Amino acid sequence: MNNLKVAIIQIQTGPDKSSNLLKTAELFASIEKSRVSLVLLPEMFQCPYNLESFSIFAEDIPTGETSLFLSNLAREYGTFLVGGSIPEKKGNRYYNTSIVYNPCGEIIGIYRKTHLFDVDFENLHFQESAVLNPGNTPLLIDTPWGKIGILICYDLRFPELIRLYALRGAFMVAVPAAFNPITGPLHWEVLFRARAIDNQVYLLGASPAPYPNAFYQAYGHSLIVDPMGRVLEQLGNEEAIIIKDIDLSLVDLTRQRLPLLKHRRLDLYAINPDEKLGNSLKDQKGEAI
Ligand SMILES: NC(=O)CC(=O)C(=O)O
Repeated sequence: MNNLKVAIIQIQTGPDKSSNLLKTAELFASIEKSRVSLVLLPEMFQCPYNLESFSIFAEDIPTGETSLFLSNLAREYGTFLVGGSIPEKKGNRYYNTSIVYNPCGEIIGIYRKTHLFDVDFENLHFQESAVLNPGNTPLLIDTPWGKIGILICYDLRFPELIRLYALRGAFMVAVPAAFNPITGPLHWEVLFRARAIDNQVYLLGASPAPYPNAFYQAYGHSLIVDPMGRVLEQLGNEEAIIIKDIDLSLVDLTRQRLPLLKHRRLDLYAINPDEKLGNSLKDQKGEAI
């Protein structure tokens, strides 16, 4: 069980949910049944990434159309499926939620984006928290190959959560995401590579392909990064699928050769709850550092 074949689907998410689901199924069809063990879809793969659409496209999990659609795909293709993310309606709250299925089509985990994307750039003002609520629960799923952690997009910028996954035994982290033309070119690949290097895990990122004239242009560039930080494959802006065999022995080998996780100085990093933290460049005695 040293190799794992994974697939990452990059679709152009448009304004029509049924076409988005149809396109997902069409791209899935290029996967040979029972030959891929894990498939990853992008963030908001059935819904345009804008605040107005979230409540309109939102569904119940597990009874909604998209949950059932994903369950059928996982069963038909005999694969674990990290179902990107969808807007979820739960009571009167909305979440950005990833549903994970086993090859029998059963839900084995639900992850709700924990860090909401609230940013204020000159050409991009986005406030997920105006509509969505944050999740509060990390998710590691068990597979025959080991544990896989799930994050959604902006979560990748918070190294603590992925470190938690690595310390709890993850060999891989799967990230449905949708960066944009402002943050994508500068941060996308760097963040995926940095998190893979720091935690010595495989990182998979799935983004939508950009959709012409959409309010939010996704960056595309879905990718796979290995535990040494090598980009094994990366798409451009096109609708496409990556199918790749990955070598799982590289996780242990990297950790043996470069035992970062063992070299941590926990005696130095603990933060006393009374300690004053902040942006000041002064130490505790008021001296500049
Ligand atoms: N869309 C996101 O959640 C995050 C993003 O685009 C970024 O961090 O940049």
